[in-house]
Amino acid sequence: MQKKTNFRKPQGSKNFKRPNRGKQQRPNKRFDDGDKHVIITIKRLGINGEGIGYYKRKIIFIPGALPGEVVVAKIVTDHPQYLEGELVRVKEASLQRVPFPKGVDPRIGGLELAHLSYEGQLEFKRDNVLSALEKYHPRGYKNYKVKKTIPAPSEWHYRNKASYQIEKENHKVSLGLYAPNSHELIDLPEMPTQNEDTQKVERAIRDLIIRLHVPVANRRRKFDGVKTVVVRQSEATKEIQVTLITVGHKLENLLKLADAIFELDHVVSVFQNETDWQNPQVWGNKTTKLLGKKQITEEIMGKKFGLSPRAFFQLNPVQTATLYSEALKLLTLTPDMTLIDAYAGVGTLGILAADQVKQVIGIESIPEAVVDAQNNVSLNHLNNASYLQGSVERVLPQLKNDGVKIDALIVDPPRTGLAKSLIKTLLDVKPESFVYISCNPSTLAQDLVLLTEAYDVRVIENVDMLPQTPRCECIAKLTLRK
Ligand SMILES: C[S@@+](CC[C@H](N)C(=O)[O-])C[C@H]1O[C@@H](n2cnc3c(N)ncnc32)[C@H](O)[C@@H]1O
Repeated sequence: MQKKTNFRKPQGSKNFKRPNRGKQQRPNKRFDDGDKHVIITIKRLGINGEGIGYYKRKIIFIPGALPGEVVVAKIVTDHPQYLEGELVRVKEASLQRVPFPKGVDPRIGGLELAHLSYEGQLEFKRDNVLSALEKYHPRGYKNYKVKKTIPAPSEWHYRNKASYQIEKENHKVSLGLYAPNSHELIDLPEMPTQNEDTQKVERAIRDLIIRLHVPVANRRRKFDGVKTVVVRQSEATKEIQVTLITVGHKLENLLKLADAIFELDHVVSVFQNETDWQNPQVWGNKTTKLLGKKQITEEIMGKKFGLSPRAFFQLNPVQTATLYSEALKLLTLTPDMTLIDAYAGVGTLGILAADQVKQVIGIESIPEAVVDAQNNVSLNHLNNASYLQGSVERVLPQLKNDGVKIDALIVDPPRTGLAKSLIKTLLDVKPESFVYISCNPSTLAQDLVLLTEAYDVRVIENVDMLPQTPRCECIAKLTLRK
């Protein structure tokens, strides 16, 4: 039997937040009832796209289950405040359920919503914003116009960058992504959200590593070798940049591997980035060009952007133009204004707005991205934009103290949102025109609680950059209260 699902109203204890794994005080317990199967009615979706229901009055998270469904689940872990379940079978399916892509492990990150119709995904993403506002209730939140999510032009094959781990176990080389919260690497011959060229290059590199006997890193046995293969393509030029992230500097046949990669279709450069086992991040600090061009060039809304390996760039280049044009539409600019592009990456937003203002000052913490941003200013023949390296929290107050008049501001922070100290500075500086781009509705809503001391929020736009995942970009326009 199929059930029509209503995604509009998240119900139940919507303020429940699954505790951060790192903060667990007591060790997790495997569920004592062994393989016991239970029947659960799913009430709603959690922020990460899992179905949420209740078992013996305790909340249970079941990835792959949809609201309104009745499912058979296996309880796999018993935490003090919640249970983790595994979907065994759907007894009564939602009308919004669609077939999961064939031949792909459903545990893989990046396909958390692939069993939900696209329309349902768009609704879910808007609901996430509404729930976050409801939870933190910034001033006047009931009057915010939270717009319908703008769909992506392609639901599949949109990602232009793949960052896959490589592993060798019992002579089998796997290249793909880890299953969530585990050390199990899932080999990914197919990834339905990945664009075909990057997927092909990833697989070809795996085969070359095997053929050329290039060492593969192994944490357990402390072997040096290739650990991660990053492949990024420009949508505009189709150029592909490859980075081999290695543990250890000199690896047998690494240069032969680079030569062979350089022969693959679209590849214009090969880099090596060096890391070590102590580094919890994917990227290490040292990047060396092995072959080819220093950068690939992307083009958005008629402007060119050179990208070096570590620079941030949106993963869905086609939809990026929509995100940026919506953000710039909401930012009211005039030719006499100074615009601050905070969390600037390679300078995209500031460079796109530069023709409309007197000057742009960008702030970005990663030195390579700042060099890219400065090069991008020249690439686009602009003479009114400059980029500063450092944290926004430190540089913005400096600009204020130096007497820079901050008329307009765009912030596009990482998922953690804005630091309290920065919000304090903003409430003091009070830029006239202010737009906040966020990839995390929860931190956006929390930051709005403080920002609405001086600003009103009328509109929040949602742009779907990553179909099949629970993630969404929101753009909030802040209007200074007179
Ligand atoms: C979400 S990205 C946005 C980049 C850019 N606006 C775009 O659309 O391509 C966030 C950027 O902020 C940078 N960043 C993170 N924390 C920062 C901080 N505290 N100060 C300055 N930049 C920071 C990151 O390196 C990254 O380039």
